[in-house]
Amino acid sequence: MSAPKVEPATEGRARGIALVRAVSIVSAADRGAFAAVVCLFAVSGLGVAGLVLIGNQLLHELIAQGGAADVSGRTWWLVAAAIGVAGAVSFAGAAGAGMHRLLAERTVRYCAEVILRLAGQVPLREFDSPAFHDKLQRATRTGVQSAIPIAMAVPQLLGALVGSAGLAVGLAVVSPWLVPITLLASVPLWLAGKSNSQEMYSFSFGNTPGDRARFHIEHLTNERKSAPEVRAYRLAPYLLRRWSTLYDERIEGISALVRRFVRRSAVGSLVGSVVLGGVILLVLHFVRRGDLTLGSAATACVAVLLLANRSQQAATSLAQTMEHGLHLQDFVELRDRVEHFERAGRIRRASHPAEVEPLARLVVGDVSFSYPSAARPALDQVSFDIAAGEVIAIVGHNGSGKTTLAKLLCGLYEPTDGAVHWNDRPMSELAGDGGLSEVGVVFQDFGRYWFSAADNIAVGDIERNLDRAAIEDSAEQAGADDFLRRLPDGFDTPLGMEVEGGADLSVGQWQRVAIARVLFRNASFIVLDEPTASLDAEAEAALFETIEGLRAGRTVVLISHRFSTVRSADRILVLHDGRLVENGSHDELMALDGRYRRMYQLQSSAYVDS
Ligand SMILES: Nc1ncnc2c1ncn2[C@@H]1O[C@H](COP(=O)(O)OP(=O)(O)OP(=O)(O)O)[C@@H](O)[C@H]1O
Repeated sequence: MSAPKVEPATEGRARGIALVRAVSIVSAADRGAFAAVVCLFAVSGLGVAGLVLIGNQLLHELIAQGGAADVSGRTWWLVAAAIGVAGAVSFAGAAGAGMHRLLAERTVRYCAEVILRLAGQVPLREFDSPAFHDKLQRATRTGVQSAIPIAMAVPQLLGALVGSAGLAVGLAVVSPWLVPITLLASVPLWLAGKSNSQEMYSFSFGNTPGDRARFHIEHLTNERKSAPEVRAYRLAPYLLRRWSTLYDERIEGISALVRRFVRRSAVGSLVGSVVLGGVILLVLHFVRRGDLTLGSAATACVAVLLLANRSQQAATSLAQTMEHGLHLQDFVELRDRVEHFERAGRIRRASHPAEVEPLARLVVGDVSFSYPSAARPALDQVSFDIAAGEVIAIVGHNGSGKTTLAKLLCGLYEPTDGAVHWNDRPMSELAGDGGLSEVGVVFQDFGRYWFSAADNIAVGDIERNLDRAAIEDSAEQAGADDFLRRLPDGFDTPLGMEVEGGADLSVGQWQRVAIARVLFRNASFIVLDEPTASLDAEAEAALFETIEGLRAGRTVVLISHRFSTVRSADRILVLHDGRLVENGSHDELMALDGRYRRMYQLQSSAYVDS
């Protein structure tokens, strides 16, 4: 089932909302800096209008004096006022530019933080949906990237509007008729800018999947994790070709847009200039008719040109702000969701204890689960229960649904049908969109954090972060203490070669750190998804001793393809194509002579000399 096609919203109302949205985001990022920048731009805009009016007075004063040697006191006052206002305009411009940088940085931070808060809270199932990734991509790349231009465009727009208003008042004092006609000159450019920004947004929206594919290739080429394979298969030229094709398509699309933009803007500028030429002719006409003095005509011409310039600036800033505001549509939707999650989280915390009771009984009742993009269910009417203290192994071929089941048991996915009950309470109600305090898990693809070795273990229960003795004890139980102590700074050594002074570990050593992490969590229910895949035989045996040692008061679910470790579990569940087909102890399943026995014999025969 393919995801419904999402269309960009660019109609008039959406553009109006986009404008409000852009203003609200910049002001939410830092109200103080926003107010200061707008005031500074307004002072600068009004100052220019003031200069025009002072200039007009000065001109009339000088003409009235007719070149007399003695300059009047009023003239000196006007000169002083002009110097003062010019100084204020220049200070406001410089200070505004400085504050602008701060506001831009705050806006980027605000947008990035919202996205971080969202990505850390959305239910795991969202990450299985391409539509969510498209949205996240647009919100991250375009939304955050738009933050700087928006932080620039919004105060500029408001400043240009105030400046235009001031100049319009100044011009109206000289000749009111000239104001509307001058403002008309900016309309063609505004129309051109509006169409341009609308097209640009639609293009960016439609190109999101292509952009994501391109970023994926950049990631593959730049990441240390994929670097060995890229070299072993000499993939770099191939990846570069794919990347180039994607980028060429983008550039081609943008080139076509730019050609249209230039044509539109040329027509807009031409029409605007003709209108402006008409205004100047009108001024000359007023002078001829004697309606305007020469001094007023000179002031009017300056005011007309300045007003045209400011209003065109306002029109361009308005179009840009709307375009960026449209880009922020996804961002704002995501921000609303963050608020929704945080509100829901507060409600949940208020109505349910954050900590759950230790596990007494876990019941999986008729559970089915389908991934959003998958044609058939990954789990199909699976039912079983687990009593406290049991060690349960889950086996099955690749893709049979083991990891999916593990995520459901941890409360990370909600079943599509059926329910998982933790001590008789629905897991989905308890877990919400996150994990439970009494659940610890090691996934196949566990996290490798660029933190110190100690912090890599402490993330298992971040509330106990400073409990160094417990961290070292967990490392010892997982067989990780020896090699961690031998690192240059012991447990304080950062893990990861990408970090300054960092040390890297082998895959098996990383796996032991991940196991130490779950042991540190000290949960009553532990899920281990392929915890021994990269462990040597000795470490694997040691881990199972640890698991045996952990049994008291703990329940363990172990997913493994290694039957040597599976056989000692209390009970073994066999999954096949998402269905639970066998459930019993090793001896019971061997006696059953079914799928488990065949898999076990296939693996054990590989070790027996023929
Ligand atoms: N995010 C996903 N979106 C769509 N389908 C998925 C997703 N993850 C897994 N699947 C599908 O769900 C089924 C079960 O996958 P799962 O990872 O649970 O299998 P598994 O038994 O853990 O496999 P393995 O032994 O290879 O780890 C597979 O058919 C897989 O293709």
